[in-house]
Amino acid sequence: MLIENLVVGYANKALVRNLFLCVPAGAFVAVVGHNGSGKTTFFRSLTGQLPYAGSICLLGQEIRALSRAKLASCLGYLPQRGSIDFSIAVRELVVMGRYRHHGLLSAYCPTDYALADAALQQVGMAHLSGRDFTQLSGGEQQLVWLAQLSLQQAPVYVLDEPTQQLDVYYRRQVFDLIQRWTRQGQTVLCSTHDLDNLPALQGYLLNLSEPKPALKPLTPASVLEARQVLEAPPLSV
Ligand SMILES: Nc1ncnc2c1ncn2[C@@H]1O[C@H](COP(=O)(O)OP(=O)(O)OP(=O)(O)O)[C@@H](O)[C@H]1O
Repeated sequence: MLIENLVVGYANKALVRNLFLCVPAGAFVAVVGHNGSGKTTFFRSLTGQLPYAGSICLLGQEIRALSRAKLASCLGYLPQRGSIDFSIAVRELVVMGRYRHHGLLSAYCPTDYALADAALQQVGMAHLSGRDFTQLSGGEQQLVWLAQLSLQQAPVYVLDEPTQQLDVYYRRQVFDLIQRWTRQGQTVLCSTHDLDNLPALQGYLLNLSEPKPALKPLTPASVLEARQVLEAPPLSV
């Protein structure tokens, strides 16, 4: 993914200004920043939900020129708040992650369900397979959404605070899952306030609270530097 001179925000307030990034294929990028620093706004531009100035090239193509269907086939997105208001079994929701491999009109086959079961197993939620999704806890729902996303097998994933409602154990599991995706060559941009898990991970750090955010290799030193910025008040306050 190549981002050049990106400017994005709302009305007359730019939250991301003149951002340049070259994200290698298969990289993990942890996007950090104070509340309100623009992480979700940045992700909304990457996912085609918000107009932007400058350039965002995904797999060699400018994303504003891609159809919604094409963009969705290249990029899997986990929003900060995913909700549904109808009853559906967890396994049925997860198998829907296969629909791009399938076409809308054909029914899911045993192979699709086997993949859904494996994805649920990977996030530790196999025991909830038959439950009504709407009755799960917030953290359980988050893990089920991740299982669904993993079935998309998209080359790029954008995850908006995937660990926000998770306990210590499941946070680690989610970062392990993300590292498995990147080892398979999938690129993952992930916003998070969970600095504790970052030093052990391979990838890059992007701190939107810095005056000129840029990719830095993830190391204990770069995470410590980010922590110091984030423990101070945001520059715009
Ligand atoms: N639709 C909108 N119109 C105007 N301002 C908005 C809109 N959506 C968000 N904002 C503002 O833009 C700023 C950045 O919001 P954003 O959600 O991108 O922050 P964030 O870094 O993801 O924060 P958090 O860590 O709290 O999730 C906030 O001040 C927010 O109030």
